[in-house]
Amino acid sequence: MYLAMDGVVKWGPVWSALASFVFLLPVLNNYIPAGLRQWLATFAERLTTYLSPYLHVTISEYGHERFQRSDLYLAVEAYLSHACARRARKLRAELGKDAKTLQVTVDDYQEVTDSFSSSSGAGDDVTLWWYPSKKVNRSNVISIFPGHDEHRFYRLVFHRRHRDLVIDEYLPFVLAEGRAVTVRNRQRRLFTNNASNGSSSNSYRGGGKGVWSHVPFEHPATFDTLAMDPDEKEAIIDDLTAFRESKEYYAKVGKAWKRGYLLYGPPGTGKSTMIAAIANFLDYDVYDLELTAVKSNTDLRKLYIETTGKSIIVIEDIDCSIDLTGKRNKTDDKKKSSNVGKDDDDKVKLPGETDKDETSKVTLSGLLNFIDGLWSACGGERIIIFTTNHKEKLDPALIRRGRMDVHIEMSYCRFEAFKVLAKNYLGVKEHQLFGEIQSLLEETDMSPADVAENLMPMSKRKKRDPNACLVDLIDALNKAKEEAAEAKAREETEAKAAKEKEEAEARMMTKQGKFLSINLRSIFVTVRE
Ligand SMILES: Nc1ncnc2c1ncn2[C@@H]1O[C@H](COP(=O)(O)OP(=O)(O)OP(=O)(O)O)[C@@H](O)[C@H]1O
Ligand SMILES: [Mg+2]
Repeated sequence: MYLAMDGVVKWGPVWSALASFVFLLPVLNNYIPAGLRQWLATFAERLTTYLSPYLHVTISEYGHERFQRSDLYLAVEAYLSHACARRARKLRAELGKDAKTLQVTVDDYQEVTDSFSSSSGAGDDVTLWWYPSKKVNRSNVISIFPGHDEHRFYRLVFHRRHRDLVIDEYLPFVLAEGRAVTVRNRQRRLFTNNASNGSSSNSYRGGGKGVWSHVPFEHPATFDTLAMDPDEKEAIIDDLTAFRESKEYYAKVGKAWKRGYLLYGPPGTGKSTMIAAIANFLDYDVYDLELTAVKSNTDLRKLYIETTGKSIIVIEDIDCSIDLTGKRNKTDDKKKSSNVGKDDDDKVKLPGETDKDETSKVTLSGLLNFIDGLWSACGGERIIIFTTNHKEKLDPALIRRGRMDVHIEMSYCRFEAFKVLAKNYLGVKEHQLFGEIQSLLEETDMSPADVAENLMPMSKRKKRDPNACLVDLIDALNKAKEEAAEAKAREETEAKAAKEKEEAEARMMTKQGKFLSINLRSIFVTVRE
């Protein structure tokens, strides 16, 4: 640098000297031996480090586990996009993972400045510089692992006197902020377990096919659209809110941070809809676990471990998914040992044909451990939901409090639930036909799904005419009432006929018994004589 007499820096000569040096560098390189070159580079770096008052922190995209992007890197990326991208001049725009949202991040080699002050309020704002960079691996080896040939990293530069502030306060702040931004921006997902789950060769996350595959979760149901008794709905919402905010409480009482809900009731009463409403209310991902595709208890555990926090694990129609009596395995084992090579129908197995029993070997105890075994505490903040049409068929151990903490009965549509449907489907809060509908709903069992179907103004006649929809509903309710009365009468007649038949048979038996005893007595008397 050249300082002129008047104190103004004259940059011209400096640039020309620098340009000559850069120009000559490749030529000089040819004459300097490789060993000396290396020594010079190391020396230059040491000298710079010694003289420079600035420190560097590098955050690499892939940590020690090469398959997974580092959490800190992702948090920094999110933080910079959110907090500092406005100050950057070069940005990179990409479509998000859901192929809908646009993600704008700071481009490579683009410096972004940030400022930070201590939470204690001591001291002024500190300036820090971020440099997103990448290093390309020049080796000719083709790697199957992501990020092997290109190492992306962020470099954070700050003055050495702010070292403690940056390490103790700034970096943890960036991590927390980045995570919060990721959660706010993420597209929620609906996962399902792959039939091939459990094969350890491909079960790692990130690089290949995992044990879960997913699609964006887009179900529109909310608690506002869910038709049920308002007090019950309020109680469920309160319970969910308390759960979400109780991390410390669960830790204090020594319980894993999870909660089980059992939804039971006839078909079409809104069990699946309730799951979607819960997911939308809590802003959680949904893991829809297909138990019949799980081959063993070990695979079930692997599936659990691969779920993330802030999620709902659902097993629908739990009574139909699998035989959970806990006795079946023993009988099957006996059957297998006495019947080797044959399936249930006594047919000889064809080559390559699998044993039917191999489809699922998940046992009741495996499932009980899945819900509240030691593994269930991994990660925390999970809700487990079972649905069933037949609560009475379930093993009491499976649904006891502590496993299924809340039992929610989804019942037929009554007037309060109907009012929610009428408001949602027709935009009607009051109507002269409501009185008639109320008394019909009290007398007739109709599922909310059927009521909703009658309120859908799809046909031309009903289009935008609430009156026509409500009249149709009354017709359907009257029909259902008549059918129910007929079915009841038929049942009574059948029960009466069956009782009469039983009595007649009993009378006949008594008569025959008497006849037999008389005959036996006469035979006995004859023999004695
Ligand atoms: N309580 C409800 N509130 C709002 N809509 C409902 C309700 N119950 C049912 N529906 C409507 O009926 C349809 C079927 O409901 P859903 O699938 O939730 O029933 P389900 O109880 O899960 O039935 P299944 O036992 O057969 O699985 C849904 O698409 C929804 O629109
Ligand atoms: Mg359902």
